Amino acid sequence: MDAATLVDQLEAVLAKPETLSGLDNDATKRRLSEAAFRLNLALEAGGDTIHRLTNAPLELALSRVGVQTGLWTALTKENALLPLTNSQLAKETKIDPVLLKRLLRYYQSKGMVAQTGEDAFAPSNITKALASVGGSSGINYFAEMIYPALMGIPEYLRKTEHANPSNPDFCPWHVGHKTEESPFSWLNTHPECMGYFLPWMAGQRDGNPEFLDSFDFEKEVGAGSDSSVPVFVDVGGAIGHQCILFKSRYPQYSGRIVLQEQAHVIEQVKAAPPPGMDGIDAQTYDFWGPQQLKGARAYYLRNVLHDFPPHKAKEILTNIKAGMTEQSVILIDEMVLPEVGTPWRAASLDMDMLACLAGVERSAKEWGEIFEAVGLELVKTVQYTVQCNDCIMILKQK
Ligand SMILES: C[S@@+](CC[C@H](N)C(=O)[O-])C[C@H]1O[C@@H](n2cnc3c(N)ncnc32)[C@H](O)[C@@H]1O
Repeated sequence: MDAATLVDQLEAVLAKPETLSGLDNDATKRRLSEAAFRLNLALEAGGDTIHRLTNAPLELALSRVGVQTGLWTALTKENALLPLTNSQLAKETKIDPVLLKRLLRYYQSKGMVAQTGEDAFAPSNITKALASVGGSSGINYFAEMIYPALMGIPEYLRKTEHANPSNPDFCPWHVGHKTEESPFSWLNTHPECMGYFLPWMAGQRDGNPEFLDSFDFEKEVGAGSDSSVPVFVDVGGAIGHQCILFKSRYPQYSGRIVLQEQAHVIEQVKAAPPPGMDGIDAQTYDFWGPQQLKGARAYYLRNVLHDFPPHKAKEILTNIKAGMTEQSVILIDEMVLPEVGTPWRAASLDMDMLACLAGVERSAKEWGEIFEAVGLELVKTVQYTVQCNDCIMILKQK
């Protein structure tokens, strides 16, 4: 194919994305996005590469400026008369118009806003993501908590002679933050970060399918359950968003729906229950001890085990197993990485886990080794996103 023809076609799509059919197919849309991303990298001029890499921190820093000034919300306000001018945005955000002109120049170059004329700005898909509660919390959370840990990776690896991190008490987090505290206890003493972390946990998958879109709970787990045992127990479930989702999809179950979390999180949930929490039990459970709630139909863990190296993940599963009966399953909601061609988002999360917690995202083989070691049998894996290969793994006692 001729490159000039391809670029004409791509520019026509960029000018009018709505003319491209088939984008309602999530897998096609994802493939196209990934192919365009990889094509961009494959065609990058040598001189551009280092500038792209060295300026990478700017995206996070300047995203945060847009969060703290309310620029993203100003651009996405309902009833805003689009496009907006520099002076309209400056008035709303109180940013010096001279500075704002420079910021907007950067933002349009990264697709963070759409520039439709010399002094005309509108929201893009990226502006909308930045304006969301989950998005803005994620930006603040990464800037405060994760970024110093990522920048600690080289020094940490030098110190440990490039061994794979496996000690949660000493990982790049400790080097980057110059602390001996672990991230979870550090969060307790940094309430402003806890205020970013919890909404980010709830919103980090915005726009992606939910596990219950593809996983038939009634058929796989719930059939015949009654009020004598809990039906769904979310272990380490943050502020209960998955319990709320479960209850809204399966209001017919009489068995209890239970959120289990650390004491300070449960206190927070009880003090300010999120909408939809009524009828859901919130109870303290520390997963470093045996599960006290016996015989639940499903013990659900989303993004808990990826926080830990294998020996710790095994300890958690062994503790939960202590509560299981013949009827119980453990549902693990995590990414299952392909052995070839892992997408950028999943691979980046693996590095975030490495840096902060000596945690790890795992392939099917790596999950299998953990299950085998603790006497759990993998009954079935149901994939529910193409973005990150998010899956539900159903486990029974051997
Ligand atoms: C990565 S977050 C995942 C939250 C939630 N499952 C989700 O997917 O949105 C891990 C959760 O584990 C909880 N956690 C950490 N240590 C715990 C412990 N010892 N016992 C119970 N929960 C714990 C944290 O408070 C946090 O909410």
